[in-house]
Amino acid sequence: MVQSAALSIRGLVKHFGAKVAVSGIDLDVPAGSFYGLVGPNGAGKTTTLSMATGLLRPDAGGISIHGVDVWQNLVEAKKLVGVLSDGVALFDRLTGQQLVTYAGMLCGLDRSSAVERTTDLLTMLDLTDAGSSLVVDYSAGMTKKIALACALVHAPRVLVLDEPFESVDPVSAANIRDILAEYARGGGTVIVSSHSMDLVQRMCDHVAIVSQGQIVAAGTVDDVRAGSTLEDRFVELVGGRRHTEGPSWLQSS
Ligand SMILES: Nc1ncnc2c1ncn2[C@@H]1O[C@H](COP(=O)(O)OP(=O)(O)OP(=O)(O)O)[C@@H](O)[C@H]1O
Repeated sequence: MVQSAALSIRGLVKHFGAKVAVSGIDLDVPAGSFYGLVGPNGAGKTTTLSMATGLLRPDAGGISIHGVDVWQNLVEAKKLVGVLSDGVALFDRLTGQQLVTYAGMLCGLDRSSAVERTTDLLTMLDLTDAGSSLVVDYSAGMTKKIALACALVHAPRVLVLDEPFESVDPVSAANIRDILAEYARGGGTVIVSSHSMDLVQRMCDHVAIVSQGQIVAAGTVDDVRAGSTLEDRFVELVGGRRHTEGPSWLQSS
């Protein structure tokens, strides 16, 4: 494992029954980098990130966060990482304010620090007015933002965000990008999975392309795209483009 890596993964494997979701992934995410993880639907991105952040036990392989073995030392590792997961349920019968404060206290903050940080985060994410409403009543984009606040409240060294911009309006997305860029400038590491090649190309300094449970390319964005756009390189490496007009019944004329 590379010592200067914020996240180091070796030989990661996960099966679901006969399905091989992750098939021997090795990955080093440099500390302080803004790292994009891209890949087609079902490639294994969420499964990889879930195992890397202590949410899903691997069948084989090793994972360390800043040198802490995630599955040997789960509690220590979880202190180092903030996670925004795709589809993980929140305690949505709490208000936004209560939820973020609760997340902070679960990570060991005392109540007054957790409340203070929650106020800052709600302001930063434009959720101050919604802070007293139940999370169950939030829109999809607001839910994403409150989950991001929960991931940030304990000031983790590594942020792992699965599809953070999905359902988020353009203004909020730009605000979130600024927050993440500032976080990375301050020495934090951001790992983000996304289907937006354009966004990854603009926002990230490193990228890994995952296909069928394996890494097919990884490195700096410039190295991976090799003079082409990231989208073209992605299609070239992953394949699957179909040049078809679709079935005739779908043609209106
Ligand atoms: N709990 C599960 N039970 C069975 N199969 C699963 C489970 N979770 C994931 N899979 C399968 O593992 C594979 C990888 O899924 P995963 O969610 O990691 O992909 P992904 O790259 O995040 O996809 P997407 O971009 O569509 O979110 C898929 O074939 C999926 O059907």
